[in-house]
Amino acid sequence: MNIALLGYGKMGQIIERFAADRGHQVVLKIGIENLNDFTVENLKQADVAIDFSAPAAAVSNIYKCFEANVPVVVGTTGWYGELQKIKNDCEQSNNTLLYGSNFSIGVNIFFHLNKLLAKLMNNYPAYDVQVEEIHHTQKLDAPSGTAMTIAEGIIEQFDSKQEWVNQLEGTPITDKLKHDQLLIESLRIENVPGTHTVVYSSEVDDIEIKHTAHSRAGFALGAVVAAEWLQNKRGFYSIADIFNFKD
Ligand SMILES: NC(=O)C1=CN([C@@H]2O[C@H](COP(=O)(O)OP(=O)(O)OC[C@H]3O[C@@H](n4cnc5c(N)ncnc54)[C@H](OP(=O)(O)O)[C@@H]3O)[C@@H](O)[C@H]2O)C=CC1
Ligand SMILES: O=C(O)C1=N[C@H](C(=O)O)C[C@H](O)C1
Repeated sequence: MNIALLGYGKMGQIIERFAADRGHQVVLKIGIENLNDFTVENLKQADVAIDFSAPAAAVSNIYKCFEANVPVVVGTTGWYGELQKIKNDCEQSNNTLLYGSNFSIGVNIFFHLNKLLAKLMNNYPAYDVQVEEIHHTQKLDAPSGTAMTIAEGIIEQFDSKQEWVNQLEGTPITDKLKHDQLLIESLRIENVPGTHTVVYSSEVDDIEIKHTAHSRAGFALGAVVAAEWLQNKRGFYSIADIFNFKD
């Protein structure tokens, strides 16, 4: 497969190595320093584009891929407010996109486990629930996309939570947390690739599930596997479409 890498930072560089290991060629690498090369003509050399750029860049990168008619795997987070519009535009223009807040297999298992646990805990009103995410200090968005997916999974299954609210360490929540609000606490600590914890607390005990990424390798391999999966498909997908977990 010929791959265009949109964003050549921490993730882009690791994805390049996994792509080569799996026999693919990177035919275009776009970073902030060579944005002039990011043309529809150059993009058309690729079978698939993989975007790990920045929250502010993802949406325009996606539309450039649509213009070039090149399927795009989007790992970038922090743009999900535009998701529904992009889905509509993707389908109407017969384009192809797969997005995921987290491409590692471990986190995708965790997403499934999180929903199963939330469904079970829904029967036990003595417990309240909270989400915590920890990432490196260069992270531009909060909460993490992964924490948002986890929170949405809980809200789907756990009747007493209706919406999530985020607290980035050091910034106070303006209003007092209501019982139907799910807190996502974000912490930023040097060099942490990504740690997510869900805690159910009662007076007498806590139940925790936790995913700890040891490096970015799981995210990068997952993105290349997603690009392979997307080849020869049309339409709008999420990473959940690749996995078929049974209860
Ligand atoms: N879904 C998943 O599994 C994962 C998602 N992510 C997400 O991926 C994104 C990138 O993460 P990471 O690689 O760690 O971040 P980095 O900041 O290390 O890399 C992003 C790169 O994209 C460049 N960039 C900025 N604007 C553009 C643009 N318009 N076109 C192309 N490149 C651009 C940046 O340049 P400059 O620094 O000069 O601005 C930077 O080099 C983040 O949103 C992160 O949350 C990360 C890991 C896993
Ligand atoms: O910015 C990161 O580094 C990561 N971003 C993703 C997110 O926002 O969830 C995935 C992973 O946790 C690393």
